[in-house]
Amino acid sequence: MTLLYASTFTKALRRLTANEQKQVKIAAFDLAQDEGGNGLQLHRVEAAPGFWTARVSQDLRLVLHKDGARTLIAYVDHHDAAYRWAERRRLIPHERTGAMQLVQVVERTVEHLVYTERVGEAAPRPTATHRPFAKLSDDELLNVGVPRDWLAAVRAADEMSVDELFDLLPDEAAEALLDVATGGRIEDHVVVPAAPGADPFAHPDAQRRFREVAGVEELRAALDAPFAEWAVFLHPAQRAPVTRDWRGPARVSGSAGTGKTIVALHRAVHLAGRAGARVLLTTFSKPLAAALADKVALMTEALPERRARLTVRSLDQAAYDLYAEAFGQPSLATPSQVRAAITAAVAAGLGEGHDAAFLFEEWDELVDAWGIVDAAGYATVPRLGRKTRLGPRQRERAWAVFAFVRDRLAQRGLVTWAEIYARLTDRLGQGRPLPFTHVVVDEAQDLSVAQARFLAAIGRAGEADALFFTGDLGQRIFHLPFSWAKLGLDVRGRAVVLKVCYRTSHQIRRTADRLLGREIADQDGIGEVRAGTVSVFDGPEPQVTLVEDEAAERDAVVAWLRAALAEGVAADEMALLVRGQGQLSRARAAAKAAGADVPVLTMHEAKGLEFRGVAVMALDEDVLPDPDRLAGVGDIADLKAVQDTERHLLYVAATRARDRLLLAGIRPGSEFLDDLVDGESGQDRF
Ligand SMILES: Nc1ncnc2c1ncn2[C@@H]1O[C@H](COP(=O)(O)OP(=O)(O)OP(=O)(O)O)[C@@H](O)[C@H]1O
Repeated sequence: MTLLYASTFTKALRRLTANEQKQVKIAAFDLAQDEGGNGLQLHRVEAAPGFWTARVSQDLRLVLHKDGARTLIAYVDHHDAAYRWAERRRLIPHERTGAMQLVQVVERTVEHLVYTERVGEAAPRPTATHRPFAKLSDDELLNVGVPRDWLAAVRAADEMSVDELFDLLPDEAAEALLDVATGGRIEDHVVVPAAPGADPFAHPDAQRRFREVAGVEELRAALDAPFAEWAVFLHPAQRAPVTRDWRGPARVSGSAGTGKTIVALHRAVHLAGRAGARVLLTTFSKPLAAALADKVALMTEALPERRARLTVRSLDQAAYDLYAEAFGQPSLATPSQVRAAITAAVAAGLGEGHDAAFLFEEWDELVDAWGIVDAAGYATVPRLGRKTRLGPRQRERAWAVFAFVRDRLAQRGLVTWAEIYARLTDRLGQGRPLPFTHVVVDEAQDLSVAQARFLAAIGRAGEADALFFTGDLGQRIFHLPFSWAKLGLDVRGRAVVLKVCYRTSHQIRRTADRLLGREIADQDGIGEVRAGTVSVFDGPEPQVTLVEDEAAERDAVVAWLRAALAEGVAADEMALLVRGQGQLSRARAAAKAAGADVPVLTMHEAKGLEFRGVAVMALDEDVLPDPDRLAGVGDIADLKAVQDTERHLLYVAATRARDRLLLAGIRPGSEFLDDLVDGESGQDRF
């Protein structure tokens, strides 16, 4: 007998009180030990073949589906609601795709259902009804997993009811239809059918909603974290790159909230299942690494062997530790020490014809990043990513400055981050082994050149699938773009794009997407098509508020915070985000005036995080893009790239919000807001 549980069960579980959840878990453990459920009081649900209820307490019932070989824990609720739920369900393999589905019985048309649920709302229904699926054939609908019973109802559905389909249809069908409703093509969503005779529960679409219980420990771990659906139910597009045997470095990308971090976590845990593996799961900052470590702990609670094979660290921390072990503790040079050295060199008359801003960038992006140690190296290095061409004389003059900087740092015993990576890279080149067989990198769009070179060396030295990256080019906020392939990180043919957004409501995602193009290509020409991304839930439209002064902005944010608090959103489930340190006081003042302990963060700090509600403040004309950053661009040809990273920052900030987003600033406001509001300003639109 096999025991499984469904995502409908874990979702239902988290709606119960803590005490009720405890009782349900005890019943579920009993089932795991006695899969027939013989010890529980079982009652057949007459109207639904195969469905049974099992008594948890006087009032609570588990809904099970039993077919002799398998018991599925499908749902849990109070007595009457549990029966009602079961009476409206069928568990059947889809006739076309072969994936097992829990299909809801069609009782009313979608249109009617939506109407009854929305009748109390102020928004009037449009008079002319547009039915986005009316022309789709049976075959087209069946191919994407729409159950036959639902064909007519789907074709009758109007535009306003599209989001309701998510609650009514299997996910694969709902996602396809949502994309079609927003201009996508149904043929892009055809589900690969199962082989004849295959187990319907083994289909990738079935695995996103049903999970076989491998043991009581695994069940305990899953039920202790019923909020962590991501730990169990992966989308087929997420699962495929996790389990695949890659023949080289692979990269998974996708818009914000499409579960890239989740994929990185699962990939790392998957690799740690191999005997002898030593896996480094890494990202760019310590706080994000700590968040990854928490999630790894949750996923490996019942897998101590895998846990032991997995290390989670920020990339800098991992490199620092490796360096310290190989060469002793480094003394790190700060960027301001480097700037001071460059200024001193210029003051001493070196670097004629170049200004300090240009020289700092050249040092940072090229000389230091590539580990160039002498004039000959600088004369011949390909200036990848640098737009301005330099003649031999100009290079000579610039090198005089860099030689000065190198001497000064060396005299003081200081090393830069890039030097740390460069020495580790050389060491790998000399055949010294690394303590890791695999490295999984999240937020990979923000790798520096030196980091990418180091990782490329790991790729060359290790197994074919030693490297796995997740990231989003649209969220690159720290570095200017450069070619990965030229550094030896070639992900061509192994790049995957995720298209289902789990974090952000349809309305917020659609608004934020206006900041970016339909497709973003990296320096190697690998395109990431962002169009066709769908969100799995609906929410209020984001609000843009431009006002006269800071006081008015504060009032607007206070009102927004109070409204959210009144609706039961906790203070720590929201965040106030600003462009930089200089605007933090504005956000703090708003939090204080609202009397709410709301986290206040810069946009950079918010990277990788998520909140139910986000207010992005101080979106003023002279704040975003940051005028100091633009003024500091040494190479005028880099201006567009720097402007892009500022644009990405707003995209990152806006997409931290789950369902409430306020964008506030002082009139006339950041130029990027125009793109969000009217959706027309030179950028490709969705
Ligand atoms: N298969 C899944 N089932 C349920 N929830 C999921 C799934 N995949 C991701 N999520 C949830 O979606 C949210 C976003 O996921 P994640 O942080 O991995 O996205 P991301 O693509 O890395 O986002 P960003 O680019 O903004 O960092 C998280 O709350 C995560 O738990």
